[in-house]
Amino acid sequence: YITKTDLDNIPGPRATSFWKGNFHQIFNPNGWDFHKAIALKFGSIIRINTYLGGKMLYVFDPKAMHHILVKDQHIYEETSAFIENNRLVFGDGLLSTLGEQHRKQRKMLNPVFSIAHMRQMIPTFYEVANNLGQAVEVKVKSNVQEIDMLEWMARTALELIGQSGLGYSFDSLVDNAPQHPYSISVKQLVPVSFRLIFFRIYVIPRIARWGPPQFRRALLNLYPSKNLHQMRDIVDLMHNTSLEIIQQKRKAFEEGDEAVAQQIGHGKDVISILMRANMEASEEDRLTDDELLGQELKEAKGEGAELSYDQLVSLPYLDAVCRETLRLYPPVSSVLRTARHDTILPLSNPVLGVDGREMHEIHIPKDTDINVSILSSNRNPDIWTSDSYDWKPERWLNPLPDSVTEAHLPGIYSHLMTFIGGSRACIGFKFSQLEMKVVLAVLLERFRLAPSGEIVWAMNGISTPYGKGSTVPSLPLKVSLVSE
Ligand code: HEM
Repeated sequence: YITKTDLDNIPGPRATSFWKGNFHQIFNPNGWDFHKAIALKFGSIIRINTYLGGKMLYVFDPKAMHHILVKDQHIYEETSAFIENNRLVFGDGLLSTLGEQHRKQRKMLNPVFSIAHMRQMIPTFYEVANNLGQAVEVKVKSNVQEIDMLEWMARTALELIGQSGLGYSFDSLVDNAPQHPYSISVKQLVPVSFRLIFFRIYVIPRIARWGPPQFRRALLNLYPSKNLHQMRDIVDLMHNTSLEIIQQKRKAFEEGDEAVAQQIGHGKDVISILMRANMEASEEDRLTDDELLGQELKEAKGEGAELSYDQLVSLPYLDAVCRETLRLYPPVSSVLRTARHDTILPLSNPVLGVDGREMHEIHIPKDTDINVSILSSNRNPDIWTSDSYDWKPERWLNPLPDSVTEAHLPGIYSHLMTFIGGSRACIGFKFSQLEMKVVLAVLLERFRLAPSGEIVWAMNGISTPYGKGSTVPSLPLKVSLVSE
């Protein structure tokens, strides 16, 4: 608080609250305009004021992102990870592991998310998407005026990762079928977790090692916060369901190949492959049960036939629509990292300091929180040209401008930061492409989808739609049959 650092010399928006700085503007469900305004005004390195005069760095400079996510990623760990003696004590990362343990997990998991494996999974993808199509058709035929497609998309996404990832069915996707409690909790998770952002960044890492786990659980039970208690129940449900799945799989493995083949996923799902690989792995690469548990894990089409993997992924306009949507509307707007020790951050574009000095690199003090803005990188007009805020799929049908290729963005997908880059990059990025394309191919063949009133997207960590007047996430659409 007393010593001036490079962070103080970086321009940024004025704090609008002594207590909160700009925290409530950056982490705000309606924060879209604020993010756009600061990105256009201050450029790709911005100082953000946080609680009680604290500072956070907002970054979308390509070289800086490369250092944070790839080159020096061991320095910049996930913000809410609480690390002690190089061990993760607490963290909400999807794989929630560090260093060597994370490397082992990725080594085993990467082949499961490979194109070769995606090809094998395509019948499962179609089966689930066709069940969805069937269920929506039943609803349309019963003259329902509007359908909450968020509910159906959330159920479909969970069933897809359930069947092909975990070899487990959560939901038969039949209309009016009772939903698995997990399915319901997944929809609550994003808004609840977002409402706890202050807690996650500032409180939990500080209390993560207070006493034994039973003591912390008692404290949590006593603390009068509905959001915190809801989060506790969601996490418990996820943990117990994961344990149940692993136990079922283990039993099938003990009973032999026939029992495994009979299961959902037919032994080709992520967990089955992982368990088999784990049994065969050398001692040093083997994962413990805890580690296993920590993973989550009309033209082209002939009459009646389903498009093959290769046909589906090579349809140029479908591909351009998916890319452009993932560029302009990245589901995850930013990732948070914290510098675990002092370091130097080099920049692609120099920053003009408050004192008039041009800075080509920034000294980052230990414990600096960094917001890597996926959103502002994907919409950067210096890279994506002056129409960067417009949705134009055709930009992908022509060669990309030199400014895109010359920026050397560290994203693993298409010069976009949507799935970030480096060793923590999204392992499911090909899975999610296939998922989008299969679901679109199946739905668009049968249905016409149109908005039915205003939809507001909340910047909730993961963008979430709310139909007008709804307090719970929803995406009401008018759906009709194409054949009508
Ligand atoms: C459009 C859909 C998706 C988007 C935009 C997305 C985006 C991301 C991002 C930004 C991260 C990095 C988070 C961080 O480091 O703070 C991430 C990590 C991850 N994603 Fe995704 N994801 C998507 C779909 C999926 C799917 C379908 C799966 C699984 C089948 C998946 C599995 C994972 C896993 C396991 C990680 C953690 C990787 C690690 O730490 O090594 N994602 N994702």
